[in-house]
Amino acid sequence: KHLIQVINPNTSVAMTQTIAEAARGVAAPTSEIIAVCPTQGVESIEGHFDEAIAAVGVLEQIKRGKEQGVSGHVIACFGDPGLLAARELAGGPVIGIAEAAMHVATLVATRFSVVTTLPRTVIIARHLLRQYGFEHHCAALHAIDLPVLALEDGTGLAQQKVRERCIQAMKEDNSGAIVLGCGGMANLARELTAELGIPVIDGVTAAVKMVESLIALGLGTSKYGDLAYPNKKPLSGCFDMLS
Ligand SMILES: O=C(O)C[C@H]1NC(=O)NC1=O
Repeated sequence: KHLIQVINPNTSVAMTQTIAEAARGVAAPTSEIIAVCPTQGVESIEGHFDEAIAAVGVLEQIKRGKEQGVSGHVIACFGDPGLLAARELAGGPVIGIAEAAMHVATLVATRFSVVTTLPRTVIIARHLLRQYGFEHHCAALHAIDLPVLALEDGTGLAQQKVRERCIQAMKEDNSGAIVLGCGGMANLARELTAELGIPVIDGVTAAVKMVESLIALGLGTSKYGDLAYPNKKPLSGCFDMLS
């Protein structure tokens, strides 16, 4: 079996569980999912400040995954925090859920819309569209204007808002597909795809299948050039854990 580490970069145990269940729901029989979140950090990631904090926790988990012998890693936050730093540390593939969902959307539609949580995080998705080369594929980005952890409050309100916003986006944007912009929405994609009749794509499940594909192709992260293992140097204070 191949161990695949799925990292929820925020410290919400409930959201880690939601993400783990979605990942296990699509994992191949040859894969074993290890779902983790940082031991310290921020309970939800809703901006640049939170992302900087979360990135350190991602790196700590990547290091632990390597020590456990995992074959690949998923960064299960829609900002893909720490993605390139994680790729320097990792030997196996590291896939972020935003890049995974965006890639998949471009394989099934000419244009896609994004539905995420808070308006302030839309700019992060915009930056990723540019970084990954998908700006021209994304028709629009929408926010339900609820905090990330509203998805875990048990009321179902956030889930209803996601559904309404996806329906509205489908009508307004003339997009062939919709990307769900939060790891905590991972369990909504199948039902919304069936109800809306268009691909509604979750990045957690997309990333798990991409990691499996890369493993099957015998491809890990390139260690030539800028993604080579970090130069050895002393790390002081709390960063000693990354040595
Ligand atoms: O950017 C967002 O709204 C979602 C992002 N934040 C988080 O804690 N997990 C995520 O996927």
